[in-house]
Amino acid sequence: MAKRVGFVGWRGMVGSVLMQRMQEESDFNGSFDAVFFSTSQAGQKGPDLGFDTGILQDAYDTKSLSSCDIIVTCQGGDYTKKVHPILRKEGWKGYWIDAASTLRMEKDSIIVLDPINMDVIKKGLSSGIKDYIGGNCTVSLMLMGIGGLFREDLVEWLTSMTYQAASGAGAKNMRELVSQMNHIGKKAEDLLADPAGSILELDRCVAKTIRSQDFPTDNFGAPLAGSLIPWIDRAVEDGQTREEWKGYAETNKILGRKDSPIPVDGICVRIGAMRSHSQALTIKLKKSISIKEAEDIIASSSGWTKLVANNKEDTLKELSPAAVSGTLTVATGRIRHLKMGKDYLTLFTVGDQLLWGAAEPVRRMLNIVIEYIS
Ligand SMILES: NC(=O)C1=CN([C@@H]2O[C@H](COP(=O)(O)OP(=O)(O)OC[C@H]3O[C@@H](n4cnc5c(N)ncnc54)[C@H](OP(=O)(O)O)[C@@H]3O)[C@@H](O)[C@H]2O)C=CC1
Ligand SMILES: N[C@@H](CC(=O)OP(=O)(O)O)C(=O)O
Repeated sequence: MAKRVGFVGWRGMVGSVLMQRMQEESDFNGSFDAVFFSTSQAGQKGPDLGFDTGILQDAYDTKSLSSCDIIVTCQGGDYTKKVHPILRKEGWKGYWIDAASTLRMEKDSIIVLDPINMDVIKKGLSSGIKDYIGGNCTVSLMLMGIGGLFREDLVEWLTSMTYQAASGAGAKNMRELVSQMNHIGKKAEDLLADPAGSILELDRCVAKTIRSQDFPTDNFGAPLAGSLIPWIDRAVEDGQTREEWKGYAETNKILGRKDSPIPVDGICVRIGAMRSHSQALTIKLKKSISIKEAEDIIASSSGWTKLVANNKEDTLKELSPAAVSGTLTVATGRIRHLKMGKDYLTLFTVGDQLLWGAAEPVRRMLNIVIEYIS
């Protein structure tokens, strides 16, 4: 009998990317029965995916949810917190595949990024683990960008300085970024029209605009266009933000390194890109390796890792949010030794935050579970 898969959060930003990817990969190929849920639209028509998606079920109806063999949710952490414990308490033994962070650090969950940790996933499946959670976007993209260095056990420690896109903060924030850009453009339009005009006057106009009371900052709480925000998520201990804390915690969990964790830390910064996160990494290697060796290992990180030659032309063409957004490519370039020695590597990596950073690991995990239980 075909397995029953319930989808929650399919119409949100991450969920829509998931649906799009599932259609592109023909995942809705009849190998399972799809049931669609909503927290606010139960009883309405299901999504338009080119087949009969039925009527939306109530995403809080645990009886209906527990009829599923697998639940895939992109609904968010509050939903997970509310529904997952009830389902488990009521005895549901199905597979829970989730994009939210809520269950990531639980003892009985696996953080999924199969091109990097298929061994950990397989072990989890055979030992009966039922909760599979997509990782933090910055962590997943870092591992997709340089995972080979971890696989070869070359990393002594790593520090990341991130340049994170607006999408990581949600759909409203993406809109706010564009609205901020639009606001600046409108205020500066006349000054911009005169190429011989004073650059300092233009600069004063932009500075005044982004500091003004009517500049749209309800979602970010500060200007992002024409500026940046060196703070993501809430404060945790030791002056870190939670986003920075995830670097160490999630990287080591994904890699299955509970007993020999690798120090990972840095500063996470929101910048005015739309949907691709970038990060500059400083890596202390356990031994000196040549740039050629480093490049070969990095290129082998995953089937989606793309090595960008360390020259201006290739960097401008291929190593930016503009180049990779909307694609599964995770580009890694600017690879060189630091002056501190041949055991210090620096590089820059960039990938789409909504694809490998959110929807793609979840999509692939669904296929892995379906294959495992069929
Ligand atoms: N944003 C990101 O980059 C990442 C997010 N995540 C996780 O995924 C979760 C969901 O994030 P995200 O997709 O950004 O959240 P969204 O706010 O885009 O969507 C969440 C839910 O909001 C409801 N909703 C209400 N109004 C609308 C509307 N007009 N359009 C679409 N949906 C609407 C939908 O639920 P309903 O149909 O039930 O009303 C939808 O599933 C996050 O909370 C986080 O846990 C994980 C990694 C990255
Ligand atoms: N916090 C990430 C996005 C995100 O949703 O992360 P997580 O899945 O770890 O909650 C960002 O702002 O870019």
